[in-house]
Amino acid sequence: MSAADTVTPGSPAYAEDAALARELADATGRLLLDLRASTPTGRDREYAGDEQAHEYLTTELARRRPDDAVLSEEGSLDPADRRGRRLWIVDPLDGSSGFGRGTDEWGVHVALVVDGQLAAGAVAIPGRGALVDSDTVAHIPDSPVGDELAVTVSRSRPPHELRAVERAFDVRLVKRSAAGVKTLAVLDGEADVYLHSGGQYEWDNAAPMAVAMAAGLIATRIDGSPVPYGQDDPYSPDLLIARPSVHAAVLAVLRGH
Ligand SMILES: Nc1ncnc2c1ncn2[C@@H]1O[C@H](COP(=O)(O)O)[C@@H](OP(=O)(O)O)[C@H]1O
Ligand SMILES: [Mg+2]
Repeated sequence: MSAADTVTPGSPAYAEDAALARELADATGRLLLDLRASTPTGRDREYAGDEQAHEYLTTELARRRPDDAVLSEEGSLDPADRRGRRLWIVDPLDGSSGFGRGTDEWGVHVALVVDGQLAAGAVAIPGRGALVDSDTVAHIPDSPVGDELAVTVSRSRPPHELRAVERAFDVRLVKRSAAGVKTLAVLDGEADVYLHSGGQYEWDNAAPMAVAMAAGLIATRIDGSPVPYGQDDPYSPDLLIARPSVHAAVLAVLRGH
């Protein structure tokens, strides 16, 4: 068996990396909470959050994992440096506009990709005191949340496929900002499904996907294919994270759409 066969979120082989992802997501979250407490609401706070969180995370990863490559929303990485290496994919501040406005719907994402596969990840939602990682996240019970299908979508950019899903199911909408916040809504039993389309980048979904997969959720693109990571172009337009019992039924609706 090649090393690539064993790369999967929650694998004991990546437990130390998951612990580092958790530690760094937590520390970055604390830094952002301090910044939020010491600055007025507005775009300047948002930009300072992006910049300071990026600086902290990339400096710490360079120090703690000097042989690994790092792709950050706020940085740049030559595509040649993404291939054949351990690659950390980080979103230092996901949901940055909410952070600027003073909401709690923002998070910190730290993920590790090995040979194009998610190996570990952690998501912090500091304003809510939430912190999960792929090694210690609890396995979710595979039972629907309720009689309706609870679907969490972007507050500002809901997916156009939602209409088809609403025609096929009795849907209860859970509108949230930030990819990690929506993923935690599924993990916490507030939603059955997180559906997104229309655009995202690898940093927006790598860590949420890693945690979701480790918890036993099914996490794919909206055509059912795996979400690729470490691509030359980090554009990653859509995803479907769902409880195992409903993933196939939602996928069938999306495919027929
Ligand atoms: N259509 C789109 N195109 C590009 N990025 C998108 C997008 N829809 C959502 N995103 C990004 O995905 C993250 C979560 O979005 P949302 O809150 O709408 O679910 C945000 O990241 P950032 O806050 O890091 O920019 C947002 O910019
Ligand atoms: Mg983001």
